[in-house]
Amino acid sequence: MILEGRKLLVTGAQQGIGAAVALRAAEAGADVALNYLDDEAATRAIAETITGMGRKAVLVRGDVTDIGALPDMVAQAAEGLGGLDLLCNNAGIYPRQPILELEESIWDATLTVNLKANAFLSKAFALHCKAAGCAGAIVSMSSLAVQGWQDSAHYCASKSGIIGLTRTLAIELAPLNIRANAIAPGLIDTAQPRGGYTEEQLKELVAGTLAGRWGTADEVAETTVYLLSDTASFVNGQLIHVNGGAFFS
Ligand SMILES: NC(=O)c1ccc[n+]([C@@H]2O[C@H](COP(=O)([O-])OP(=O)(O)OC[C@H]3O[C@@H](n4cnc5c(N)ncnc54)[C@H](O)[C@@H]3O)[C@@H](O)[C@H]2O)c1
Repeated sequence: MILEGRKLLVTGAQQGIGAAVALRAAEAGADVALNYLDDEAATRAIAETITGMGRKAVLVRGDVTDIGALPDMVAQAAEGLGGLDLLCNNAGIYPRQPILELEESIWDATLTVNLKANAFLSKAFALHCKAAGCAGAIVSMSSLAVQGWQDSAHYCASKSGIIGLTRTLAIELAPLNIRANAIAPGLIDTAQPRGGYTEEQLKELVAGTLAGRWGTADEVAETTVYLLSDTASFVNGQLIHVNGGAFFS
């Protein structure tokens, strides 16, 4: 129960890694605010599982690219849970496109969801913690793709940006007792990495890892909960790879 009494907001919690983080955090004792974009039924089902564990769960509908509304997302989470001291910036998109065909709209959409929203949600969260006088922790999802990845310049740029953002959050928020870390998931078996690949290509990628298999959303959630918890009290400004041993470059 390393998150006993803690209150967490997870973005993109309707499916995949976000859903797994919400559930694992609740198992570890946290109350959870689940941000979702469009699948209320799926998010409600996750919330019901969490309340079944005896924890609080609230749904917070919202598009993280609506930057002006992010302080309200934090306020809704804090009001629903009776406080807020943990944030997981998980929401992300991965539209693959080769650099020679890259459209400005794809670049902008990817950088906005994957990076800009994380910066401004972290700002809103930190302002909340400062006003509430509580210590906190932030975990953001980067990616294995930071090493460079085919047809993914925009995605790699966004996920590399998370590393610099995380280190700077760690520096600037340390006086508020807020830690910030990032996770670089490898090939994790969710909807996201499958788009644009043939089954054969996916098999080759997975075979190229030391584990020789897909990772699970639960395995990423386990590391996320660790970083959010005081067990990781001396871990700050770091990028932790959760990739089963993947060395593609
Ligand atoms: N699965 C992998 O192999 C992998 C690898 C590296 C990094 N990641 C990262 O992990 C995170 C979770 O990915 P996943 O694998 O669970 O993918 P996923 O596609 O299953 O989930 C992405 C989540 O983000 C949400 N989302 C997207 N745009 C949003 C917006 N504008 N506002 C609010 N929510 C929004 C979606 O609704 C969804 O819940 C992402 O940031 C992704 O880039 C995943």
